[in-house]
Amino acid sequence: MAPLVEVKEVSFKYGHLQVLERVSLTIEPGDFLAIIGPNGSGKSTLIKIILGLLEPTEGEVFLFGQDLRHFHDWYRLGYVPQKAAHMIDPVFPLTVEEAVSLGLLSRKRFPRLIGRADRPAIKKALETVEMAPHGERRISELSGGQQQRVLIARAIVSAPDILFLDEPTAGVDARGQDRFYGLLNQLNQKGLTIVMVTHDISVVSRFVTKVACLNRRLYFHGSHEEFCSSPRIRELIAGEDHIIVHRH
Ligand SMILES: Nc1ncnc2c1ncn2[C@@H]1O[C@H](COP(=O)(O)OP(=O)(O)OP(=O)(O)O)[C@@H](O)[C@H]1O
Repeated sequence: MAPLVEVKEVSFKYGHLQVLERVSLTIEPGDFLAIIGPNGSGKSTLIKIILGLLEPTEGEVFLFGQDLRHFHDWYRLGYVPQKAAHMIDPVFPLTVEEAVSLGLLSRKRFPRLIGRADRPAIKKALETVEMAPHGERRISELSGGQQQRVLIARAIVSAPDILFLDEPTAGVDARGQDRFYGLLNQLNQKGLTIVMVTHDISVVSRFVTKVACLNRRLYFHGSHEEFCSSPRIRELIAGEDHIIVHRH
């Protein structure tokens, strides 16, 4: 099967700051890919380039075989941005259902109205993340873990082919994290391709099928087994010159 995403020799600069250098990466159907790397290594930038939010300085990106510059089917890519849960405004009275319905806008043409016909998709997304009983609650009243599951529902309500998550468990307690990763694992088992930026190496060992180590350049991209057995990776984890371990 053709790759869902092909990143070819992509470089990116913010002004004079070189953030990515000739990164090439493919994402295949069914992958659960972890992108790991230290602070400021370009992980979020790479995801934003794939999502068309930033334009590469050099190189090309293909989505579902199509050049990103001509791609329009954005509903096929779900995205949970970094620190999204922290952006939930405790004053703005958005309910869980309303928050999830916003994820349908990318499928709609003008005028972008959410109507009765959208209710089944919203209900299904909330059931998937086990938040259906909380549909009418204000999102600001929920725990960090519950909010994060609502953000997943918002990202999957348009039935995307790939889900991108940027540091999804920041601010979620250990129990919430286990449940959250269990949910991602279930979604991946059902065929959803997942790309997750994380510094949590324990997650890498439990759930993911592929690993990419980024620090401006791509140091490693391979299967989870190759990642675990690679002497180079063991050296990098053990050594002073950490390319993997991430500190906040
Ligand atoms: N809008 C911006 N303008 C200028 N520099 C930026 C901007 N956004 C990010 N950077 C810089 O680009 C580099 C890469 O940032 P990026 O957010 O992609 O890294 P990251 O690996 O996701 O980091 P973290 O793990 O800390 O979130 C960093 O040095 C960052 O300071």
